[in-house]
Amino acid sequence: MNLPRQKLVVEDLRLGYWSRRSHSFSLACDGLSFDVAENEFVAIVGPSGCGKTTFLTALAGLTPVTSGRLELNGEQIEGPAPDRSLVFQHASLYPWRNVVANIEFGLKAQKRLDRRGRARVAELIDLVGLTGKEDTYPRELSGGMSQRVNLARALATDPDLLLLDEPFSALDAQTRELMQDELTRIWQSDGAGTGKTAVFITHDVPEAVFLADRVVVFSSGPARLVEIVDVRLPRPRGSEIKRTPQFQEIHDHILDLVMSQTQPGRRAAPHDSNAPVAG
Ligand SMILES: Nc1ncnc2c1ncn2[C@@H]1O[C@H](COP(=O)(O)OP(=O)(O)OP(=O)(O)O)[C@@H](O)[C@H]1O
Repeated sequence: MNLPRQKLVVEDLRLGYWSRRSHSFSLACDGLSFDVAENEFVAIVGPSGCGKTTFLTALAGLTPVTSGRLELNGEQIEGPAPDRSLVFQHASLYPWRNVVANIEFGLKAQKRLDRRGRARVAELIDLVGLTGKEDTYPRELSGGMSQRVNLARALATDPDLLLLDEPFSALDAQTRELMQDELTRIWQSDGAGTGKTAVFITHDVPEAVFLADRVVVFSSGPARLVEIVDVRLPRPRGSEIKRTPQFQEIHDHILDLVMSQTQPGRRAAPHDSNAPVAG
């Protein structure tokens, strides 16, 4: 896909923590460089503890940049802002607000809950399949439904960048598959047919390949760039694509790259990400 790059610019980015206990500074990300195009869906995979969440929290403006560039729309990210929405593993819904009130929350905080805002909320409720559940409270929702509310809440403010940190990892396998289908459908249909720019962290390689335009593979910590794999699979995608040889080939290559980080002797088989894939 030939998308214009540089919605998000990551250049020689270093992120680190100062440990009070050991009186030392350690890096979680070390010299990351890549960019993300407008409307692109990028997944990030890498060994456990390598620095993925730290990277995402820096994008959210919650972790300060140690050095390097981290720019959204040409401006250095320096703190949290309404142009970015975060979705975590656990749907942190307000228990005393019903589904509608939870989804409306961000719009209300931004004083944008006017007629247009309410129409947007209604549209999202429909899009995430929660019609009829508007008055339901979080305690009455299943894990999958809660994550749908969470997703709708993140989309309601129409963020420029959607940041997702393993949003489906707490769900059972079946619900997880369903939610992957839902997310790709929502992402493909929201915003007049164009997806939002999204950065999605996952441990699950099939999930990354299914959802993403490109998969960024991080090394074991501190995270460095191992490879960026182009997922040249046609859209719209349905779950049946997971059974194609093209999907399997990309999946195996990425899995090899991740495993080569945890088992240093293991080498990843070469993969030509520019090779055409049948649509
Ligand atoms: N607040 C903090 N203070 C000090 N060190 C931290 C802090 N948060 C994270 N770290 C360290 O930074 C490194 C990267 O952590 P991070 O959570 O970003 O990794 P991850 O790839 O998201 O992990 P996982 O895959 O297990 O979710 C780890 O060594 C972690 O211990």
